[in-house]
Amino acid sequence: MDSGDSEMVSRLTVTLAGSPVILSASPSALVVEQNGKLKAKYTWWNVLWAESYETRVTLSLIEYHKEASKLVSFTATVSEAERAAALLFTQYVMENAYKDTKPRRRLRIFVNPVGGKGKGTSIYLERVKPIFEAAHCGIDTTITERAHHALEITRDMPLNADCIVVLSGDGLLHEVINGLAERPDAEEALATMPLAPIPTGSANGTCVNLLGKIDGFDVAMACVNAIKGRPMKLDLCLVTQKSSRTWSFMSQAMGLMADVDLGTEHLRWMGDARFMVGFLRELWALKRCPVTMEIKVVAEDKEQMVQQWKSTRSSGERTRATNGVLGKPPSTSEWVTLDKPILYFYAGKMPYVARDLMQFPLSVPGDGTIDLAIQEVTSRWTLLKAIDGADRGQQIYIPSQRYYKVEAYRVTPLVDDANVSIDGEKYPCEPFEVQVRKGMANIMSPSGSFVTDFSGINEKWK
Ligand SMILES: Nc1ncnc2c1ncn2[C@@H]1O[C@H](COP(=O)(O)OP(=O)(O)OP(=O)(O)O)[C@@H](O)[C@H]1O
Repeated sequence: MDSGDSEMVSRLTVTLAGSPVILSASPSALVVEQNGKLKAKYTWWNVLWAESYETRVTLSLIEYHKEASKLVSFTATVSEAERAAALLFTQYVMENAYKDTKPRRRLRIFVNPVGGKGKGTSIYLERVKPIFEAAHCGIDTTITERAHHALEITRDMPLNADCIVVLSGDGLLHEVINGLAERPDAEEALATMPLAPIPTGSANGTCVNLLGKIDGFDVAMACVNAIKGRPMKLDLCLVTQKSSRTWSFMSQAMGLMADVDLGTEHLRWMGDARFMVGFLRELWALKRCPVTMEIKVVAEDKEQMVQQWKSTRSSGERTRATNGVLGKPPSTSEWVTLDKPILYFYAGKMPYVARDLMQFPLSVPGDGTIDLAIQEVTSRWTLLKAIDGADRGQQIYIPSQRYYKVEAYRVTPLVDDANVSIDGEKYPCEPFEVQVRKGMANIMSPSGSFVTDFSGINEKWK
């Protein structure tokens, strides 16, 4: 035994590939040293498993890389005399690795084989499943066979998992949420089955919001979120059309931005580069968005909203739903009709809609309002100039872009063939009304908040 008492061993010498290696538990990480040199350091978040059996010690860890983190598992040995110490050491490692959560989550997994570049199945088999197995999670997996397959299953399945893992872009998440919301026990299903997305789609907007711009496409880090993340409240938007009700967790759009998304589905093979191609094409066309809109406004002064956002962030108001922006509970406002010609409207519940577009920088989880950006008719040059900084939410400062917090809005299309995008999925071009329902769903999150680098400073649109 290198140190510690009978209850806790925080340092252990093992033999790995014939050489002695020292494993030690620091307050923030598991440290690996060899020949007096630091070999590796794994934050506790990235430690998946530690166990000892007789003289063998097995560790499974996620090695963080900016490009793509990866699973590392190894088995080392200890001497007979160190067996008891090895057991205590691995127990101590597990206590640190799972401080706020229970290990061995039961995961109900859905894989979209056609999302994004169409690599969902191989990513699942080669990268995701080994990580869940290394963390000793229970897994029950469906590779979807068609659109709406996941919706049909989630509508009826038993609620016996700790988390629903979705390998796809945002489209399959939309299906799963709608499946849960259609159940007779929808409230319980949405409250007790948090979602955990793994990025194998094109935009992967939800993952970018949960893990940030750098790690948002990192499959291994998204797996760790499924294994250890904590549920964070999400508002849902109820979208009512004459023929149907749909639940939207992320966004609704018409006009230029809907055309960028829905008009580039045949370019899925490009990954998220497809959105830039679509944007340049729509910029060239610069069509007006044929709608009339009515909104119920909660806040509309950009500067005040930015200040409110800053104070919400700094007060650490995180996993709990907040009381509405500017301290006002919603449901007091009147309907206001918007009459200026517009290029698009984009409404949403999360800051990023893609890695290079933080459309709703002022969005905070569970605030009970919808962020609504309305781009009035403007020049191609203005929109082109807005590309630089759009990944940091800077486009909200374009003077002709209105930004509202609303509790509800109504849209009446003036044509019958325009794109209506709900969570990136195509819906009928019919009038619709959107209302927000606070904190109805849950999503796993490492931090309890959206991860963004919005500065709250207007860098160029004075
Ligand atoms: N097996 C399947 N065959 C055909 N379509 C499917 C299947 N499974 C799911 N779908 C549909 O695939 C569509 C696209 O899914 P997804 O959102 O995962 O990918 P994406 O659009 O490339 O990514 P993103 O939404 O991040 O841009 C969804 O409409 C979903 O309903």
